Amino acid sequence: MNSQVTTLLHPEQDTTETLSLHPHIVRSDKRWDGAPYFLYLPHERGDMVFVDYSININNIASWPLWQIRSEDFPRDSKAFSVERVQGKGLGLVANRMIAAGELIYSERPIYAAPRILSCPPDQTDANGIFFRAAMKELSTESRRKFFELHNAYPSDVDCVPGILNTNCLPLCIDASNPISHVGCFPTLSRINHDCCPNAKYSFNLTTFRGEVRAMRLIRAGQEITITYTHLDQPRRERQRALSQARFFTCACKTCSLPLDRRNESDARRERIQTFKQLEDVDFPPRIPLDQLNQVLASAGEEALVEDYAIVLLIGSQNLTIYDDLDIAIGWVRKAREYFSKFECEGSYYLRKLDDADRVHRRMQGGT
Ligand SMILES: C[S@@+](CC[C@H](N)C(=O)[O-])C[C@H]1O[C@@H](n2cnc3c(N)ncnc32)[C@H](O)[C@@H]1O
Repeated sequence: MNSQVTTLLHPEQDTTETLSLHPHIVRSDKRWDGAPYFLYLPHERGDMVFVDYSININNIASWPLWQIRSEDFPRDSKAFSVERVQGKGLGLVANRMIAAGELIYSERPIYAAPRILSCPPDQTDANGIFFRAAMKELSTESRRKFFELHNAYPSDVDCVPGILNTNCLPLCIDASNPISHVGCFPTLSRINHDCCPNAKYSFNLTTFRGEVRAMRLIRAGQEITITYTHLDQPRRERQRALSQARFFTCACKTCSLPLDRRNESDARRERIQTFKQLEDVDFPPRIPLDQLNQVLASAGEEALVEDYAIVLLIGSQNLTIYDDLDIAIGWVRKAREYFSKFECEGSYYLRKLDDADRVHRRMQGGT
């Protein structure tokens, strides 16, 4: 464990001020009115810190969901173990067969915050003062789990922001902006990236838990993987995104394909990417059914389950506009089968599919 767990802040760096103990709220910087606040949850234990601005913090503290105790959730199914994985450090490996759609694990974050935070200029990523202050009042167990997480950041970044940035996953707290917040999890943050992942991470705001579900059958001994980036980009762009934001070179099977197969894979992903740009276009051009099927086949050949479902949804929109209603209805039904396996109820795409259903019923003369 990192020795800095016990030396989080030197006294002269401590700018915090405790505002209340029930709920446990700490102002990060008593010198500045606009400074963010630290809220420790659940109220009696402080397993997690929620960082936010004063305008939101009392509202967040009063959310009824904090009354749901961890014990009220199904126990760990032991579907996986955390093990060393060749070339990737630790990762999650399936202990048994996991069916497509199965909830593999869910947990609350240790740290939750808006993606963009303002701190005073003397609190930088290099000295980590702000983030160290946030960790100070966490329970000993949460601090231990946090400091055990991997840090991929260079040494000019303090280890606390380094660990946070290495391990953060999006928290969908604001429906209009699914990446407005980020969180860091003791176990879910151990899941490695793959450009052809077999699992999907999502965030359930009703329970305030990150969830990982299998997108396809995972066999015992196989690694459980998610994606950290957009998968409809060619290899060069995926690698660039991962190395710039996450400081590692992806060593997955798709990235390691021989040149000719890699070029074929890139061409398929670019086809999917171009097609996905039609999603929010008001008057898209008509795409003939055989071309729609080609894009779908590309997603199938790349084994990109989520993109396959997205192509079905966007394809159904095109088919609806250009009056292939029966096929459109079939595609929406199929897309829903996929999305409802690996997305939380009320997710962005499930809501879009509800809208599509409503349009189809109206076009068929129903209500
Ligand atoms: C969020 S952590 C995942 C857990 C981490 N492997 C550990 O040991 O705790 C992200 C780090 O895992 C490693 N990693 C994840 N996916 C990888 C991949 N596809 N190829 C190589 N390294 C990977 C990188 O070191 C990356 O910085």
